[in-house]
Amino acid sequence: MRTAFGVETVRTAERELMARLPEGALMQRAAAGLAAACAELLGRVYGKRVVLLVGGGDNGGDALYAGARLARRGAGVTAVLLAPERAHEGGLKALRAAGGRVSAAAERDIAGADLVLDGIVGIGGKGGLRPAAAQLMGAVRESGALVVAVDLPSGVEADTGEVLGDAVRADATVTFGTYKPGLLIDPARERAGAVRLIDIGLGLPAVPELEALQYADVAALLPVPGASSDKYRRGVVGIAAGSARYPGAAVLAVAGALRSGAGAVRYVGPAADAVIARFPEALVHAGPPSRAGRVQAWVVGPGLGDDAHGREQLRDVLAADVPVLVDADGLRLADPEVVRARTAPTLLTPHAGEAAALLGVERSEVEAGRLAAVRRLAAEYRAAVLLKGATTLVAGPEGGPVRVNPTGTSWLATAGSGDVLAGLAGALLAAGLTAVDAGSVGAYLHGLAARLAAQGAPVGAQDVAAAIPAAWRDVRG
Ligand SMILES: NC(=O)C1=CN([C@@H]2O[C@H](COP(=O)(O)OP(=O)(O)OC[C@H]3O[C@@H](n4cnc5c(N)ncnc54)[C@H](O)[C@@H]3O)[C@@H](O)[C@H]2O)[C@@H](O)CC1
Ligand SMILES: Nc1ncnc2c1ncn2[C@@H]1O[C@H](COP(=O)(O)OP(=O)(O)O)[C@@H](O)[C@H]1O
Ligand SMILES: [K+]
Repeated sequence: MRTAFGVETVRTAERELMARLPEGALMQRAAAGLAAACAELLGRVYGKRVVLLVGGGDNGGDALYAGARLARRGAGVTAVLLAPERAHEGGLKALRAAGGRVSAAAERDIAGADLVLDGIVGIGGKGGLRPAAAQLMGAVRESGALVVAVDLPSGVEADTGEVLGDAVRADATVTFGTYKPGLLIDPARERAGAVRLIDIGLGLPAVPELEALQYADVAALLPVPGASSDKYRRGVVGIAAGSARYPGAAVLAVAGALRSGAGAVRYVGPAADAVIARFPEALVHAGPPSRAGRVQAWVVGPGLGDDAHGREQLRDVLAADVPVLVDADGLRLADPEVVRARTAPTLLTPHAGEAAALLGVERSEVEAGRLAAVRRLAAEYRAAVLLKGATTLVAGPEGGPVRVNPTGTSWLATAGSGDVLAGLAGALLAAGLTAVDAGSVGAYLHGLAARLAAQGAPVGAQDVAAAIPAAWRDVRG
């Protein structure tokens, strides 16, 4: 599991560790890791030109000490001081002693740089880059130099992943002690490039603020049938989706569910003919969901429409005493009181627009502050919530760490891919995973399936569903 901790937690851990170490030792650990990462990116250090963008805090100190190490290995290192009166004294002395110098013509030095180290601001940052720093970053972009961010790309919010103004766009970020939430959540994540974590020996709490499943975590959670399994033990998933207007949503949700380990898929709704034509293995039923036969989890909402029939289907499913995944039209139509009153697990799967409607805020507010939005939704609806988008997040109703999905790809932003995810996560719920596990494992497989199907080219939602078994095999090794 990859974990992330917020600024306050990091500062506390740093204080405790610093109290036990000689002065400056922690910064030396950080700088050593940073310099090694830069050396690796540069290939050969000798003769390379490195520019340090140095702010007024310890983030700049890290850059200066790392710059000193690179200078000792033969790089030409120049420091651009954004707050000369506050630049880290020890770091500056070390840089000069190693043969580095302070820049007198920042833009000229930047234009000739092979690598720029962004030590403008780290976890002490608030708000976007100040105008002088933003202007320098314009010159950096034009130079084509490799950009390595120290701890975080300057200008992003470490705790939330928000980008409130100008921010550095790095090729790589070298972060210390732990990932910070902003390194895992868009829009900030996208600014970080490839992230490398340097262990500096911080003692961190057992429960992180954010966690991202890795291959092994997902493999351990995937439901694999045993010798004594039958279709009921594997889980029957019911799908109440589709309408005369949107029969395709039903087909796609069923497609997702069938490839995701369910013992059987029951479909209820007006698109039965389309479902059967495509998937003869699906069990279709014409009556209300409550009469469809045994079901261990329901998916309701994709393409449901908002007529009386759709509303009735939703009411019926929400009354079932089994786990329920509510997506798309289901989210629009659901009575919040009914969702809150459910005792079996509920998983809501909104995209930013649907989340905004559920919260009564603007879509842009959700997109800018995804972490706060998903936490608030889970608390207000007393349900697990999977917030879709560039970074998919999953929060549980009881608080605790929010799961962040590491496998997304922007090729997933295609009509119907959400329906596939609903079926996929629904099948995992039917197999007995908790709502948070079903949501986060579902998002993981969905993103991986999309990457495998896309291979860098456009894909349709059906292709994503068809690639779920390949993603499954990939995870199981
Ligand atoms: N505390 C420690 O023991 C360690 C800290 N480390 C480094 O120290 C950093 C934190 O250092 P600081 O607490 O000094 O804080 P920063 O260096 O992140 O920020 C310094 C100051 O910059 C100003 N500032 C805030 N937002 C700004 C913005 N948008 N643009 C320009 N200036 C802005 C503020 O006055 C702030 O206090 C970490 O990110 C990490 O790089 C590492 O050396 C590891 C050890
Ligand atoms: N920029 C993006 N990067 C990665 N994944 C994305 C991006 N935009 C959307 N997605 C993913 O694509 C899927 C789209 O789902 P949704 O919005 O419900 O679409 P639809 O209703 O058309 O199926 C979700 O899994 C979402 O996380
Ligand atoms: K930085």
